[in-house]
Amino acid sequence: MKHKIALAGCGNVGTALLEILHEKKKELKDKYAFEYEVVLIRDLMKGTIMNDLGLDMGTVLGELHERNSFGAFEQASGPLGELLKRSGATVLAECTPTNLKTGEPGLSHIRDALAAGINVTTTNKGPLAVAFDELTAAAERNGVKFLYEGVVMSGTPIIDMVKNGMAGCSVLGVEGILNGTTNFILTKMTDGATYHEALAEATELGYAEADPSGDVEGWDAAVKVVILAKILFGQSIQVKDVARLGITQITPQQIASASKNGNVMKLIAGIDFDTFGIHPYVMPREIEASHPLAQVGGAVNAITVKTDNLGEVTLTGPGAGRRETGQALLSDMIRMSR
Ligand SMILES: NC(=O)C1=CN([C@@H]2O[C@H](COP(=O)(O)OP(=O)(O)OC[C@H]3O[C@@H](n4cnc5c(N)ncnc54)[C@H](OP(=O)(O)O)[C@@H]3O)[C@@H](O)[C@H]2O)C=CC1
Ligand SMILES: N[C@@H](CC=O)C(=O)O
Repeated sequence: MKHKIALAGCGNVGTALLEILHEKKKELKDKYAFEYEVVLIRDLMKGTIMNDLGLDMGTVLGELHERNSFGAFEQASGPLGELLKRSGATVLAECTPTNLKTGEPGLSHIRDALAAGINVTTTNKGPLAVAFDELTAAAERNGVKFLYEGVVMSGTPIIDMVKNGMAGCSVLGVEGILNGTTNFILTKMTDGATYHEALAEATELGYAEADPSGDVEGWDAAVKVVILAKILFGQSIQVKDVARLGITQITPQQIASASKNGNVMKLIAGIDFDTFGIHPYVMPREIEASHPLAQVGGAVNAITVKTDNLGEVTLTGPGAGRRETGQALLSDMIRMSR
């Protein structure tokens, strides 16, 4: 079966997905029997292009790289739900910006796709923050898959690991570094850069959210904690339930003083679990240089999952990045095709 891919949001991550798909077309077919065409791409400024037989991806990528537009491709119009049906899409990759309050525009995109019997993969945390149960139920009702590997630790497969690899374990708590941008900024500041220089570089490298206050004020790590609370503990909590402090109040003097004491400043996210229930948090913390999380620098993330059967399991890998997050969408699509 040939997968007909629709993409909503052709920014850092969406474009990287198209690049990977194009570069690896033959390998995906030979190794995973994964055959595809991209039939629809919708973006806010670039517009919408569609071809139910498959867009010419060499030309689309050429236009994106040279002009950051869809060039001379004929534009299509109409609501996304209607275009998804007209294009014959079998899977929607949803990569519009995260909005933690409304989940939009991703929430409507995902609702439309699931209602039309179309599988969905997303890296967008907003829809999961506001409508996790509704969307998983809609996918089940319509007999389609709804996967979201990229919403926590980008392409590093924490969600697959805890859902599948650790099936049967009871989770007793988690702790780690769940935001790439702030870890990058703190690492750069430790090396002498200013906060603003480091944030500008994180944005340039495609790590930061469209509105980076989501990163530096701890909201992004908090929503990842909310998603993990659901997956690991089956608990529905909201972002406001997470005890949260970001990194904006951390001064270069505090970072220098931590270094002088042989310590490192990190934004630590986690969920403690006791007889009273779960205690989710995102907090900057000065940790000893010998602590395993102290070695995790740049946009890398790490998480330690404490379990009954396995003890502690730690996963480290990219937490942000264009291609790293595009990989999460690809792995979801391959998983769907199996
Ligand atoms: N970058 C990363 O490392 C990671 C990102 N994510 C998540 O993935 C998603 C995408 O991230 P990223 O690619 O970096 O973000 P970008 O801001 O680079 O891309 C988002 C794209 O969506 C477009 N867009 C906005 N509104 C709409 C709409 N209504 N319909 C169609 N397109 C729209 C934007 O257009 P315009 O620019 O014209 O506004 C932009 O091109 C976000 O939700 C983010 O939180 C998750 C993990 C890691
Ligand atoms: N802005 C986020 C991107 C991934 O979720 C981060 O920096 O971690």
